Amino acid sequence: MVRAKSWTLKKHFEGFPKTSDFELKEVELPKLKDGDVLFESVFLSVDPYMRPYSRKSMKEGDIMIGSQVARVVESKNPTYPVGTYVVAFSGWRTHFISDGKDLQLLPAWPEKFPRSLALGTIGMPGLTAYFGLFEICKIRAGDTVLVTAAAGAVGSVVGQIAKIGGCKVVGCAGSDKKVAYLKQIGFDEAFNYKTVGSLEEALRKASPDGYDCYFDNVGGEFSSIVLNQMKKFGRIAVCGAISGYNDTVPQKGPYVQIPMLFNQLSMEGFIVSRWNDRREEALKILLRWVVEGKIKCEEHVTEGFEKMPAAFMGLLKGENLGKAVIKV
Ligand SMILES: NC(=O)C1=CN([C@@H]2O[C@H](COP(=O)(O)OP(=O)(O)OC[C@H]3O[C@@H](n4cnc5c(N)ncnc54)[C@H](OP(=O)(O)O)[C@@H]3O)[C@@H](O)[C@H]2O)C=CC1
Ligand SMILES: CCCCCC(=O)/C=C/[C@H]1[C@H](O)CC(=O)[C@@H]1CCCCCCC(=O)O
Repeated sequence: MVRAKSWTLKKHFEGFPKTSDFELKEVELPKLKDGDVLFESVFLSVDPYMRPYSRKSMKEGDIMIGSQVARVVESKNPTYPVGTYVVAFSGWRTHFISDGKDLQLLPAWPEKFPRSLALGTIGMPGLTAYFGLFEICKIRAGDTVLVTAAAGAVGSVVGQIAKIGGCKVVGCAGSDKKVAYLKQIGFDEAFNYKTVGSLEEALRKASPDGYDCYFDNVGGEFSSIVLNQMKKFGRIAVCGAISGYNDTVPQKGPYVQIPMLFNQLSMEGFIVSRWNDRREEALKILLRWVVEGKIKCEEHVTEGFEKMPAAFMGLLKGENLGKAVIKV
């Protein structure tokens, strides 16, 4: 018999999540029926969407939503022999039984790369960067691209793909260590948005002519400032709005219409699943770029399933450099 641990949402988050909002539970899993597969989670993901999504789609007592790289440990399903690795969307759990539906097999995996990258650069965040840049920003060689939360899972891939596409890349991040990392992986300009005296001036200095594309991961006041530095016909990909995820009262901004009109801007929100039909094709390209060394991957690994709430809260505080993952 296998005992499975899970983290549940004990209490809906009010403002910034607290340790007491989570509860660790343990259950004994039943025997497998024909067609069933028993998985153990090897790496789990913590992602910003879990914060707003919990309110929208979860009730107290539910297992926290999320994805993992999991390995088959027992199988009554010939499609998933023991030892097979998949990406599953089974929540914060150490073990789970699946009927084999809604699982994504990992592609042939080069030995030298950790399979945790299937939750990051060669997974959902990498796909978000890829489709956001090509389909929403519609980047062209010579464009100047700005990205926020630039040292994170999505942002770090955005910058590197934009460089592959022949763009000039400017990144903003919340610590000097992150800024140094951005320069190391090829960003042309990077600054610490928490310590610059004036965001307007820092943005102007990084690109005096303004920005063709803005890959917006944070929203809020920062994005209102960027709006006034977009070039004519600039494109804004609204990917995330993490600066507001913990707000109890929604932020009020300067409104977007006047700068959008003056510069004839396009602004479009997107959820990466819009391109699920092109997932395999894009993952192959991302994997190839990683293998060729064109995209460098950084991970912020927390060891121990027990530490998942701390890892999640750390992500929302900006403690991660690269993709935040948990190694069970
Ligand atoms: N549309 C879609 O389909 C998807 C959207 N997203 C969105 O992309 C964004 C980045 O996600 P992901 O790459 O996974 O996460 P990251 O790895 O970038 O981690 C989150 C980062 O956000 C930054 N941050 C936290 N609070 C604030 C704040 N108040 N203001 C500015 N920055 C802040 C921190 O970096 P720092 O130290 O630099 O502040 C932190 O490290 C999120 O908004 C997320 O919701 C992600 C996946 C899919
Ligand atoms: C609800 C706020 C979403 C913020 C943007 C974000 O981080 C999106 C992440 C998606 C990621 O690809 C995996 C997911 O499941 C996230 C989507 C969750 C929101 C979907 C809401 C749309 C709907 O209700 O149909």
